[in-house]
Amino acid sequence: MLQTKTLSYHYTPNVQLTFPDITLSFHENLLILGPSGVGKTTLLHLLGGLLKPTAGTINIQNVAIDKLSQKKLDAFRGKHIGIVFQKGTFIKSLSVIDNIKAKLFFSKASVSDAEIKDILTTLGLAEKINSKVRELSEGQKQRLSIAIALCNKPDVILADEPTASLDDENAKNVIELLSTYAKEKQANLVVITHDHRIKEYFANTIML
Ligand SMILES: Nc1ncnc2c1ncn2[C@@H]1O[C@H](COP(=O)(O)OP(=O)(O)OP(=O)(O)O)[C@@H](O)[C@H]1O
Repeated sequence: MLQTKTLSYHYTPNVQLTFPDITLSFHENLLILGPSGVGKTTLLHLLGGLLKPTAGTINIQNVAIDKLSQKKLDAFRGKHIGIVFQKGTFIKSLSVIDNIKAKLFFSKASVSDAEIKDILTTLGLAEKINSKVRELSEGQKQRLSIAIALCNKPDVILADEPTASLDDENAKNVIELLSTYAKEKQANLVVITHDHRIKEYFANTIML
């Protein structure tokens, strides 16, 4: 469950962004569209608690995340929110599985090796489980950031262009995995994209 009210973020006096209110009940998905520079990534970062709003409120699972201390916000994010960044940040000298375990360690989530393997299999990454991240292609790294976002079973998944660097087959796999996960877990999936291939998967859209 995710709700925002009168949200705005001011980078500078000249860059003041305001956002339409969002209300998503359990397992509702949302596609965020809009031209370059309008504030899509900023909105996603606000929803993920990576930026504090200048004004307005953000409620996730009935918690006002804009009111949380930094420590509580970090703990809340680790437990409830999965973020797929446009460019994932990994420890390149570590393997795929160790990058996932590092994320789980920091988010204090307990997930079995079998569950991790299931996610990697669905993402077509199972055979790379012991490969170092520096040996992965761009598309494989994108799929790893999705695995990392989903491995702690978040209630809200926020994804910035999750299919941009993927071919048709992998783009379909990824959006179906995200949608199926959201449906089964009753989670909210919020996606920014310019990718026309995935628009049909979303009933709710906001245009910034
Ligand atoms: N750190 C910053 N300081 C000042 N202005 C910023 C900063 N980060 C972003 N902006 C400005 O805020 C506006 C919104 O940026 P944002 O990245 O959210 O847009 P976007 O819609 O995601 O763009 P794109 O589709 O190109 O990724 C832009 O005008 C951008 O230049």
